[in-house]
Amino acid sequence: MLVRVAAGIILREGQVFIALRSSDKHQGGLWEFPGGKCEEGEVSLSALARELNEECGVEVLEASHFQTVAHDYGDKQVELVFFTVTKFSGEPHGREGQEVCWVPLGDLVNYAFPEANRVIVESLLK
Ligand SMILES: Nc1nc2c([nH]c(=O)n2[C@@H]2O[C@H](COP(=O)(O)OP(=O)(O)OP(=O)(O)O)[C@@H](O)[C@H]2O)c(=O)[nH]1
Ligand SMILES: [Mg+2]
Repeated sequence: MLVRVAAGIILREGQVFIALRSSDKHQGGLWEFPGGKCEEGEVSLSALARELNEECGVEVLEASHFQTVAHDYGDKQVELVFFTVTKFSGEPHGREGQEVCWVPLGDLVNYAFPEANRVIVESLLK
């Protein structure tokens, strides 16, 4: 099963907004860039805007494609389309009750992310 996912790297003043995946979810207990599955026929940018509104309560005003990562978790194959989000309205928060935080880019190494995120975190640290 291949799942297409859109995720947002929300940036502000050298910090990035991340969220903790609840333990009952796939890759639960790890940190993520907020986002979720694209619906049937939905382009990734629309999925990004919808998911960031649902999960973080923000409206995306400016986003650009960052990197697309394909990863096989064994139980699940994902294609993650990552966007940087550089303008948004509303203050990002855990709208679904998830733990969230703003992290200086250089501190991302201290947070455990799903395997597919490794290349993304490496790119952000450069
Ligand atoms: N949102 C998000 N998902 C990620 C990241 N990295 C990564 O491997 N994933 C994987 O992408 C898949 C889809 O993400 P999701 O669980 O957020 O999807 P969703 O919001 O539609 O969730 P739902 O099933 O509760 O409706 C999951 O298998 C998750 O493990 C990431 O940085 N952000
Ligand atoms: Mg999600």
